[in-house]
Amino acid sequence: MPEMASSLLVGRYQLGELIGRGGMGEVWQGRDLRSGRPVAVKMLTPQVAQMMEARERFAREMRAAARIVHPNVVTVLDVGEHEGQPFLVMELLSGRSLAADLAERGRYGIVEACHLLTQAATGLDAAHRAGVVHRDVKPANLHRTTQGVLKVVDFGVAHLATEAARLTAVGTVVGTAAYLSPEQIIGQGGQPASDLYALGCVGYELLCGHSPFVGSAPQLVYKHLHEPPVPPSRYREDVPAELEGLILALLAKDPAARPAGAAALQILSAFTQPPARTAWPTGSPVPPVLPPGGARAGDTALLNTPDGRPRQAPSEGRRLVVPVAVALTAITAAVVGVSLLSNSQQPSSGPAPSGTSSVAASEEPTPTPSEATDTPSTLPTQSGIDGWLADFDHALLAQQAQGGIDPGLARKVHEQITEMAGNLSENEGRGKGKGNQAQKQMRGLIRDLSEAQRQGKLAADGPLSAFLDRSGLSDEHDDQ
Ligand SMILES: Nc1ncnc2c1ncn2[C@@H]1O[C@H](COP(=O)(O)OP(=O)(O)OP(=O)(O)O)[C@@H](O)[C@H]1O
Repeated sequence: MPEMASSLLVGRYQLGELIGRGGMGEVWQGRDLRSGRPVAVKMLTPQVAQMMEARERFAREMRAAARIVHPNVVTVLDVGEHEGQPFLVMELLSGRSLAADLAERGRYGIVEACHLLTQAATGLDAAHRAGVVHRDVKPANLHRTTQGVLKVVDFGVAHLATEAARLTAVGTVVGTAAYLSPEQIIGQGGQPASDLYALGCVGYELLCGHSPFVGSAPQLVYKHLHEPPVPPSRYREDVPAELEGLILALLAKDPAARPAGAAALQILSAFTQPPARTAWPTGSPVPPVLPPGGARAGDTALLNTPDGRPRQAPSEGRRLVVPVAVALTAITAAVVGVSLLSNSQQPSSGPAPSGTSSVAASEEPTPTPSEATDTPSTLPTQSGIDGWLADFDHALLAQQAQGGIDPGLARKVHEQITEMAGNLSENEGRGKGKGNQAQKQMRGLIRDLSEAQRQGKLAADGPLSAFLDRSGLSDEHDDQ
């Protein structure tokens, strides 16, 4: 590939440093001279570019990818050709791929793995709903920004690779063999279920430090087609039974048996309850217990309504169809709760365990909503804000996965959460006022959400509303 540094593409994109090389091309840092915005530019290799058919497909696929607007999918900004070489312009991501992360640190903690998988599943779900299948889900295509947001990258590129291989070597299996679904191997891939199989492989690897099948390419092909995976708990005892069940379900040989199909409903039904009531790992001795004095932040058995009367959690019937992302969110919440409980010094008669990390992670006791004064006492302390923001974001993603929020609103809220997280980490240790500023920002956001709920842009129930209720924040606004 020619030296691209300092090149100006189509008079608009100024290329800078090379970020990295992959099988299909090179990714460069760049700047959009029209908007001044930093971008990433992927240039296809000349070999791929030479194939006219492949180029047309590339443009088509990229246009499809550009339709997916979701916080967990890299934003495609433009596609074009420069001197006959196709390129793709994307938002420039900070951080690095999970492949780079895994290479350095090995496996992940259970909670962290669940957070990442939830985000990946939510991004893929958004793509699938837009009619786009990734076809090459693998750690190298899952990018974690420095703010902890996972972005699925490289949509559509694998399809192009398949095309290129068909044109060059009939029968060649394209893709990274460790993550290929059985149906892709036999040439019948390209459906959302194939992405879910690959996600199962990634989940396995995040938990165990290696993918479910290892070996040479022909061995891998055989194993994907015929061998059942060894349950992750054989390699790692602390994998919760529900999480293991989900990973194994994703790895079903038959695409129709994976979650999101009819059979998946059975597997996922265990996760359809609000977090604190469900998905407690088998053998967990501690079910959620109401504290003396009734429900408080973190409880989900009873949810507070704006008028102060408790209402029942949403009925199971209404929550029957749950995407993988939501199942993972529930598991995440449960394992966060359990790990916090196991670290907790509090006696069993103390406050109830939280179904999320937000309240429990706070180092100071959290007053009940009824104790709220001018400063909303239900907001997290400064030390707990980042964990609380992560929970907020996950509740938002889960809400979006259920279709219970206007997509434009979801994007705006996610950006604000990300901005707050960024400001917090940037300002870490630089002064006390920053925590107050973040709390003020959060209150504004909560107010906007309450307003959105009134306008029908946010469903009255669902993971986000439950999160706000749990935090006592919906009450706070209504009191004003
Ligand atoms: N939008 C982006 N912003 C910042 N870095 C990116 C972006 N997209 C990709 N990268 C990084 O650029 C490098 C090369 O990416 P590329 O997609 O070409 O290769 P790959 O995914 O490793 O391999 P392959 O294309 O064969 O699957 C990787 O390190 C990837 O994390």
